[in-house]
Amino acid sequence: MLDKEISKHETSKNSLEGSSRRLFYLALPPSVYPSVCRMIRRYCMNKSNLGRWTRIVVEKPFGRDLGSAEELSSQIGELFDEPQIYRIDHYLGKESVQNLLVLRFANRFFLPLWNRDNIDNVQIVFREDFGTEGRGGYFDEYGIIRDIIQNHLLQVLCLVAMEKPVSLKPERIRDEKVKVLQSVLPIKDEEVVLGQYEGYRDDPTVPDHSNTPTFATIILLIHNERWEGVPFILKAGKALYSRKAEIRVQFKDVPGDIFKCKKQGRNEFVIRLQPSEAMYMKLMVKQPGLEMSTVQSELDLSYRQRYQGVTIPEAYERLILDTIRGDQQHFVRRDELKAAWEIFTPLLHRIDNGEMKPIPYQAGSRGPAEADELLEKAGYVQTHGYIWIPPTL
Ligand SMILES: NC(=O)C1=CN([C@@H]2O[C@H](COP(=O)(O)OP(=O)(O)OC[C@H]3O[C@@H](n4cnc5c(N)ncnc54)[C@H](OP(=O)(O)O)[C@@H]3O)[C@@H](O)[C@H]2O)C=CC1
Ligand SMILES: O=C1O[C@H](COP(=O)(O)O)[C@@H](O)[C@H](O)[C@H]1O
Repeated sequence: MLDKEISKHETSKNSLEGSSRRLFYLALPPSVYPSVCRMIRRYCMNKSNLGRWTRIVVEKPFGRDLGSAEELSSQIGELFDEPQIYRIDHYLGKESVQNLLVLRFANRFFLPLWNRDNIDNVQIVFREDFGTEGRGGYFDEYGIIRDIIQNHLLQVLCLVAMEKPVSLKPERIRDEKVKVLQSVLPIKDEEVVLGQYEGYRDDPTVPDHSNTPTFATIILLIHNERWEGVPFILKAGKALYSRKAEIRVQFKDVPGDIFKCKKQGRNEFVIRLQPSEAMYMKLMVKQPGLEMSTVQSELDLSYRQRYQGVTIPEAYERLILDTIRGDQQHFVRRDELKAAWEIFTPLLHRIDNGEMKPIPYQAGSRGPAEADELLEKAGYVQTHGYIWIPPTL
């Protein structure tokens, strides 16, 4: 039936039979992926030998843990070859995320600094100023780690931490991402803070005794030559005091502090993914004036100001175009997905079994105070007294 309709549409467009391209976007619950894929395979494939194609796009969640994700991958893998499968993660379509490769590998500035000798810690942060709002039932089955951290933030981590790929070919980039994921050490319970906002369980679709975290701070350590000992702090939460997603790279103190300016704060390189794309370097300068004193200032690239009149495409807009072009660079490969689940599955099972409990936090707050304490323990030094004066457009 569907095949007939598609064929009808194709012929109405004057295409030669079998000469069109078929893209199926599965915006469906993952439980039906295998049966839907089987039906596509059986009845709706492009029968052409004219070099045209059939592709499928699958949305997260790709499983709930390592076992279920692997089962899903095998079921779909029996029906479609890897080059036909596009596992979408919309963070990989964001402008500032796509810019990471260029920033890191097309600039001499960063090359010598991007390592454990200079960087003290890295934060990758996502927060929303609204709760689950009508999606409580869905969200409660997954929680913030499966919803945001295991996919979106981990993908960003890969791009921040990976080695330079030998080329820009999708497979070469994805090879490097997999290496990072495979180098992540097992997560320690004491390096995790979970939270649940007060009022979350008032949603009638959320069970009264839900143990699902709506907030998490998790420290990951990458066991390789570049990153050993550098905490990658992944923070995500719902119903917090503002909406933002950013990467904050904090550098070590300058050795031999002749200006005695250490207390004013460390150098930081911040890439704000949203809202309003920007990147800025917090750095020390001489306080303008007669005294030889220091003040923290910034080198600032605010996209809205720098690229006036330029429309930044939506993440999905780019990614769907990539599926049509057949470019898998910004999609998750099967082994990448497996390695991502390997990192989080033991922790997720401990939470699912009730062995780890979320700490309640007030909606509209910063989340549990324990998360900021963990950050400090990990070595993050908060800047006090830095004032940013927004440029005028
Ligand atoms: N181009 C632009 O648009 C620029 C904008 N700015 C703006 O200037 C302001 C200051 O910038 P910046 O110093 O980089 O960022 P912030 O002062 O917002 O945050 C700096 C760090 O301190 C943490 N933090 C904030 N409050 C607390 C707290 N009470 N306890 C513990 N940790 C805390 C933040 O954590 P968390 O991430 O969890 O909040 C973050 O890691 C921001 O609003 C920023 O957006 C600055 C430069 C350029
Ligand atoms: O995948 C998801 O992302 C959104 C946030 O996306 P953003 O592009 O606005 O940052 C989040 O609200 C949702 O819970 C999650 O499933």
